[in-house]
Amino acid sequence: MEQLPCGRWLRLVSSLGMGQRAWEVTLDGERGRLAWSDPRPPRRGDENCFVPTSEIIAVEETELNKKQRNSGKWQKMGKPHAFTVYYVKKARNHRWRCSDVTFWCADEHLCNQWIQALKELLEMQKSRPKQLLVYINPYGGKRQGKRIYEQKVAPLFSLASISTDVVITEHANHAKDNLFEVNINKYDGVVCVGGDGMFSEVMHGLIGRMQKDSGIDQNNPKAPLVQCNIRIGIIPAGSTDCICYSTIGISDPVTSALHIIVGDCQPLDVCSVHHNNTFLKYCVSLLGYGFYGDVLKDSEKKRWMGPMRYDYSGFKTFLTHHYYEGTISFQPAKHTLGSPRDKYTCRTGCYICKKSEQQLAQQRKQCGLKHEEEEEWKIIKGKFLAINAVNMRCACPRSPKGLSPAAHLADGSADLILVRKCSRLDFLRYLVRHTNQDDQFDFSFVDVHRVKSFQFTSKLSEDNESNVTDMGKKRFGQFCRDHPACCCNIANSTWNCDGETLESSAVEVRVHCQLVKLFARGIEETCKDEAASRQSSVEQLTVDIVPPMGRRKNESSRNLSKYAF
Ligand SMILES: CCCCCCCCCCCCC/C=C/[C@@H](O)[C@H](CO)NC(=O)CCCCCCCCCCCCCCC
Ligand SMILES: Nc1ncnc2c1ncn2[C@@H]1O[C@H](COP(=O)(O)OP(=O)(O)OP(=O)(O)O)[C@@H](O)[C@H]1O
Ligand SMILES: [Ca+2]
Repeated sequence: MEQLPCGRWLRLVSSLGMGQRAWEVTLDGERGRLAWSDPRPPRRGDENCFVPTSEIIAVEETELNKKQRNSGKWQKMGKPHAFTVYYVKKARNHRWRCSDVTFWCADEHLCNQWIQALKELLEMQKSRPKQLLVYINPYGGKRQGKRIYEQKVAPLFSLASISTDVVITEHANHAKDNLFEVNINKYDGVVCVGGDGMFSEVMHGLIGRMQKDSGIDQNNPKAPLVQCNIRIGIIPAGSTDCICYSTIGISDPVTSALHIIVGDCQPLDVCSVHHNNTFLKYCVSLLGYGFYGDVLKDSEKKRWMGPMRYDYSGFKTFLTHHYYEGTISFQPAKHTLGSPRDKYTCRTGCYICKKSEQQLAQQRKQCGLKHEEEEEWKIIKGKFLAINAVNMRCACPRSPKGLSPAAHLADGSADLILVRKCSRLDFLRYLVRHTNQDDQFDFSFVDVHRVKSFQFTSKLSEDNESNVTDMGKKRFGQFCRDHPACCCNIANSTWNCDGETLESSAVEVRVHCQLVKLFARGIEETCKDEAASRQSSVEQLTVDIVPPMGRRKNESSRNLSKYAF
């Protein structure tokens, strides 16, 4: 056993029992891992297991159960001393589970030494939260938020010694308003149990509070906003859960809880949306006009249907096939290395996000925000079925690769997708590509641009502004009377902003690089499903050498566990 001058354990190696066998167990502080292996000469198929200390959830002294105590081995040995290590086990499709392993030994002092060393290592993980503020929306998604939290999440938080203050919301904006009042410095993070709308509420509360405390006027679209350093955790219990799915890779409450416990941190870009120098909303996933705005508006009347409301309203909106005329002007995101048609996608520790952050900081230091205003604006006029600005890929179980598969979580840009007027059949082909592997931008009627800011004005508001006295226009019905079948819509659509509707159709949007932080790590690279199923956090390293004499060739390590030592 070795100890660093600071008192940190560098390496602890012992022979400990697990089940009915002795294992060589190593706690390697330097490499940051706990490993256990069979000390006998290795044979084909033998397994060495390890878990990174950053993915250990807790360690506890354990009483061996009656069955274990009564087995022949224990009786000879007197009272064994045991401890259990709880750790993250990675399963298929980015799913995480809490697994455990129990080690025992006859020496009480040795057992305590192990518990103490592991606890010290856990204490050293400074990014882990100790105190969380939790908001539960009991009405999100299938109305399971409270049950999900109590049954799946709270026991894990308590295992990891995380204290919580839990607020069950009583009305919309409860969490947001509450965040302006609480002593926020008391907490290491805020957790929302619900869907994208609930996340949006918490994010608005935190960003708003931060700007208020720093004297920043949110109504000024050009104000440089102050970053929020308090992380947000999302326990998915909503209808789409796109933000959770796009930042973790799955909507699964246990996986999310484990990312919170290990103290992951993923910065996230946020769009600010203004109209006439008035702040409207922030947005992190989809800001959509036309199709997705209309789906949302219709679905709000059908909340009682739960998550199914989106399929119902989606089908209905698809049939109406309305398009909208307007002008988009945007500033291309020149600072970023990526492009929306890249094959490379944003992953844990993404190089492009890191580079973009540095580039933006450098540019701002050199030229300030004024320079950004003078940068080139591109203008596109047209008739659009959908205008979608996405800050992240916007993946969800309905669309696993998302609306823009190569969008980045934290590169200071958004992908602006313009779907021009086309036939119903073409639009259906476009929608279907959200659900399969084909390229949804490979259509003549779809354009995609990576932008750092954009503005939109509908033709209707332009006409009204330029000729407000033209009362003739106001007498016009909602849809074009002369051409009932043409699907042109002289009414405005509404913006779908992270699942909330916006009042104004004319908007001014700016991307704020890495304005908030989540308890997440982006999508991990392990992705081939078959490979992922074989790999777990406790990695199984197969030792591939010729078996020693006297051992059966096909003897697996699992069979060996039957052997007493
Ligand atoms: C033929 C199948 C085509 C399926 C196409 C599926 C595309 C799904 C794309 C989902 C994109 C989600 C973006 C995230 C937005 C969130 O910030 C927001 C708040 O949670 N959710 C929604 O607005 C909720 C938006 C939900 C939209 C669902 C749209 C469903 C369209 C169905 C069209 C059916 C046409 C069938 C014709 C025979
Ligand atoms: N107690 C409450 N009663 C009514 N509404 C609430 C309450 N608490 C929160 N809300 C509001 O409910 C809205 C929707 O909630 P949430 O996002 O959790 O579920 P969802 O809309 O089903 O899921 P998704 O946003 O993923 O589609 C949020 O915008 C939030 O402001
Ligand atoms: Ca982005």
